[in-house]
Amino acid sequence: MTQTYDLILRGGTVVLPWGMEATEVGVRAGRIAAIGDLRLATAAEVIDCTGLHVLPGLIDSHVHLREPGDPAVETIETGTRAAVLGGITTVFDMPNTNPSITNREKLDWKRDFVAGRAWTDIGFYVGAAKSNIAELAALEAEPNVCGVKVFAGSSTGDLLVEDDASLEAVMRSGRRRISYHSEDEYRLQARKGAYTTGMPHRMHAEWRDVECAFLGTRRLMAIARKTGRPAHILHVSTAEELAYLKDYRDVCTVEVLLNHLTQTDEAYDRLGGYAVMNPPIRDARHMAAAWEAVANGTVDSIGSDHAPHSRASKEKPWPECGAGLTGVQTLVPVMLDHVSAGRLSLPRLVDLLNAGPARVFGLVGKGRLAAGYDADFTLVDMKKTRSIEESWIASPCGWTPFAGHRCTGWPVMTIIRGQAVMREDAVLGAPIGTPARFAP
Ligand SMILES: O=C1C[C@@H](C(=O)O)NC(=O)N1
Repeated sequence: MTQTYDLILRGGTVVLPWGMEATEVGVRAGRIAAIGDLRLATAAEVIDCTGLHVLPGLIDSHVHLREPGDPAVETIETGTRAAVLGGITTVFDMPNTNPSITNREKLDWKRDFVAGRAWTDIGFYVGAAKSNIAELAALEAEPNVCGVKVFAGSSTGDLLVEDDASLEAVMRSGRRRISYHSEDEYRLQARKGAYTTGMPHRMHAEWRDVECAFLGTRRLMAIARKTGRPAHILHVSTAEELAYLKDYRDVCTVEVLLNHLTQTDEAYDRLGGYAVMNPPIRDARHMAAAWEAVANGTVDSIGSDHAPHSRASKEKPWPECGAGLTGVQTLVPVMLDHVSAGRLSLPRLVDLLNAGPARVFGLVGKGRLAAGYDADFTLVDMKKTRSIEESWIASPCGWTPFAGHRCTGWPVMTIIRGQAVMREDAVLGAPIGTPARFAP
């Protein structure tokens, strides 16, 4: 009997969990139905993937879509539009909005709000505050909540939980999905007075220094050992933390960022405020350690920490300029360029941008190119060379720290649950993104 599918991806090299294979993928009702030789099958639509690699839909597990907040900078619609243009099929949205997402009412608002506005599927972070610790366990268990975000060091927004007792209470409230911004707030505040307006932007990395990050992470690991609860340490940025965390793999998972893998402190001279983020871009020794950690398995996921700020804010003198860089649209092209340069393999990249975040956060129905999983795909052309231009950036803030960055390897098509939502720079159809689901 002839098998029929809604969609067949034909002629590409498919990145499967066990490696790359020239094979075909059949999709039915939004899910992967078959992988193999489908020449005898029929389909409503066949996409010719000749010359392309077929990747499972890539996940950016660290984005700030800023809604509610400042639509002139970013919205759920524009940020997820940027994501699909950059080959991303699912994003996890951070809670440090204005106001922050810290209770059920605000979470429910956001979950309802994304319908008809999100181009990607979307997981929701809930923010920890000293006032909502008792509610966190219930919020973390919500099926569309990817996790709880804890700012143990202050950054953009009003969320902060910095003392040991509160951090321990937060950690005890969660089962698996608590993520930490790890910088030591006491050291941050103690050193603040030494810096004055108008100092060079590179002072950002001196203020928020290696010890600041290391002390934050050491504090969290001590609490994780004491409580036996796991901690996802976001944007680990120093060689010292990465070496230390190797001995804590039983209680931690680790994220590194695109920027820390790609930019060093020379960026402050070139980009000024457009290089300022928390934790900061550091010198080449730390970048080398981040790559070593990608290679030796210490790293579980890579995120962009897409954090738009207005040009007016970025052009203020340091330290008043906003801290945070756009990245959801450039994550895949820049990482593909790293693949082309031989810094990691395509299957390892897929592990870090698909299987890894799915494993860390307990994402349901995604995280594997296998039968039964959602038919989310990122089609990439590894031969395509193209420069990132600001005119391509969909976020209303309109800038990228990678302007002019030349990439070999580019996402040419984004497919979500069997529907093409981006092809060659064109966003297609309507925003079909739905709340992602997470294991309790
Ligand atoms: O922790 C953060 C927050 C983010 C933002 O702007 O929201 N920007 C950053 O650079 N780091």
